[in-house]
Amino acid sequence: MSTTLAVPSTEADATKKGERIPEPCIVVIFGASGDLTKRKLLPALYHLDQSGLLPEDFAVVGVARRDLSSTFGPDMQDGILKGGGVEENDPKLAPFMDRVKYFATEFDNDEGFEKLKAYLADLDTKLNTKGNRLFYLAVAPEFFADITHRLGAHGMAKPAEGENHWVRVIIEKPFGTDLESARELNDAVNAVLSEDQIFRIDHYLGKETVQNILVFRFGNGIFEPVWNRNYIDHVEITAAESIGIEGRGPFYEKAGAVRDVLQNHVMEVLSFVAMEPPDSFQADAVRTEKLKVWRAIEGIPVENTVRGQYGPGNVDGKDVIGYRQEDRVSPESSTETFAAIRLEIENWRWAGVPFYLRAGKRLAKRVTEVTVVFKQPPLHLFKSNNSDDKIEPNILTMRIQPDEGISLRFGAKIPGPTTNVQPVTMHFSYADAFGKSSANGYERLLLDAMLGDATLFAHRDGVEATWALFTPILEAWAKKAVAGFPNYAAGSWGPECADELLAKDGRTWQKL
Ligand SMILES: NC(=O)C1=CN([C@@H]2O[C@H](COP(=O)(O)OP(=O)(O)OC[C@H]3O[C@@H](n4cnc5c(N)ncnc54)[C@H](OP(=O)(O)O)[C@@H]3O)[C@@H](O)[C@H]2O)C=CC1
Ligand SMILES: O=C1O[C@H](COP(=O)(O)O)[C@@H](O)[C@H](O)[C@H]1O
Repeated sequence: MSTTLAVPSTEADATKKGERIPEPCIVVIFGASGDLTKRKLLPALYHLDQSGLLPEDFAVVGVARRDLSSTFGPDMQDGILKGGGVEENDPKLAPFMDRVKYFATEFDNDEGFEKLKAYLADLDTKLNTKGNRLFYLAVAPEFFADITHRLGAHGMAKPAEGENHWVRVIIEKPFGTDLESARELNDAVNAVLSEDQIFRIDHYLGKETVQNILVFRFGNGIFEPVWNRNYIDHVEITAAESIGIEGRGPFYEKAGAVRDVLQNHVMEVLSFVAMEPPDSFQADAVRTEKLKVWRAIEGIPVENTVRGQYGPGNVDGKDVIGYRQEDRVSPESSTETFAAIRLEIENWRWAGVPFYLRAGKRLAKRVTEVTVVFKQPPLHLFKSNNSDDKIEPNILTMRIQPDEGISLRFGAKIPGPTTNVQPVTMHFSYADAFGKSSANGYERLLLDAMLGDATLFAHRDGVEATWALFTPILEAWAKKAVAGFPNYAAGSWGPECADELLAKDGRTWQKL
């Protein structure tokens, strides 16, 4: 199996010129023995190495509490082989693994942090990594503030006086559980780090297809002129998963679909679909335009929200249990595993255009997609071949995953003596055009963080703006007990109330 990291040609060209190779550094991953590190982070770092995008003087230091000094390397190599689409005899694997180290400490152990500091300094001397650090907090959210505080307390958060190395910290999601906790967390990390040191990660922004939304809109002359209320009837964004909660009961019970996916991944996608062209593709410019989108949403009335929870059902031909039967989930749980909302962006471009967003687990299939439904022409000159004689609108579909690509649906004349119209689809497939990629989205984000480029990371203001929208919904839901959970069968397209949300506007979700 071959492995290619989809590096855009401009990036590849820049790389040839040496412009995108980070400075020597150590990536320190807190939560080294965890699922994220094994399945995503180590494979992503390895893909970067394979693509020649890591500096020569480089190391990864994994930190967790157990003593894994003898098993960590083989275990992580196994993760790279399984999760990274890498062949066992890949000649680059062994030299990469030589640079992956393990350091054991409890996260609340000050002595452990002091020893970690000395260990990293020693590596700097041996590997010439120059004191540059990228700390990655791949840990449960309750540790974010604490670890940051200890980095500060042990002199690891800032270069010492007169030193000119850099220190950056990637913080995983969820960034808070509501507006107040997000503010508290922002205050806590900003007390130690300046905003330009903080990289709040949302791995959806690492996906090629999400980044391509901006290229599609702003890099092509033909789409932007119709990208507004004059031509677009409505927009749908779906993040559907066929998997359940994958053994993460305690986490998911407290999270639910809004906190887990809608407030972050889906809102990031929305901002790319709806934002104005930024002045440049630089962090400040892009983040400013995203923020304007979220702030132009003047609240989401709770009547425009629905929630669901899956019961037992059948997914991909297999019978599966309901959410309440999952391990470490309350048999009376009221946590939503599905949520859908209708919102409007009250600005010049989008006034009056509804955006329907939905996310859920155990749905009929895994698909993340943006569907842009265009307005109909003013007059129907031709007949449809549909049984209801309705001409279908033009529909642009941006498929984020799987089968990444873009489709445009339009009417075509059916060959023959009549002038009847049938919808047809023009399709662009990423895999056909660029080949299959085993990149998982973290490559680009890790590389950008090593380069100090925060364009694809969340700013404090952005996180708080999205929480400001969802906190009232979560509070209203918490006050009102749900009747009728579970309200959709695993393997279906979600609860009926989600269809009713669109039916109120005379619309239906597009079939995916
Ligand atoms: N997994 C995923 O696909 C995704 C995860 N995330 C986020 O990433 C973060 C990590 O998730 P995930 O990898 O799944 O979590 P895991 O539960 O799999 O891993 C947690 C890690 O933290 C370590 N740890 C826990 N408590 C301590 C402690 N007191 N002292 C030292 N080490 C400790 C564990 O070490 P030990 O083994 O020694 O106990 C382990 O390495 C979370 O914030 C999650 O929300 C975000 C997107 C996707
Ligand atoms: O952050 C999360 O994302 C995954 C979905 O990510 P994807 O890249 O597979 O689409 C989701 O399954 C998980 O619950 C959530 O925590």
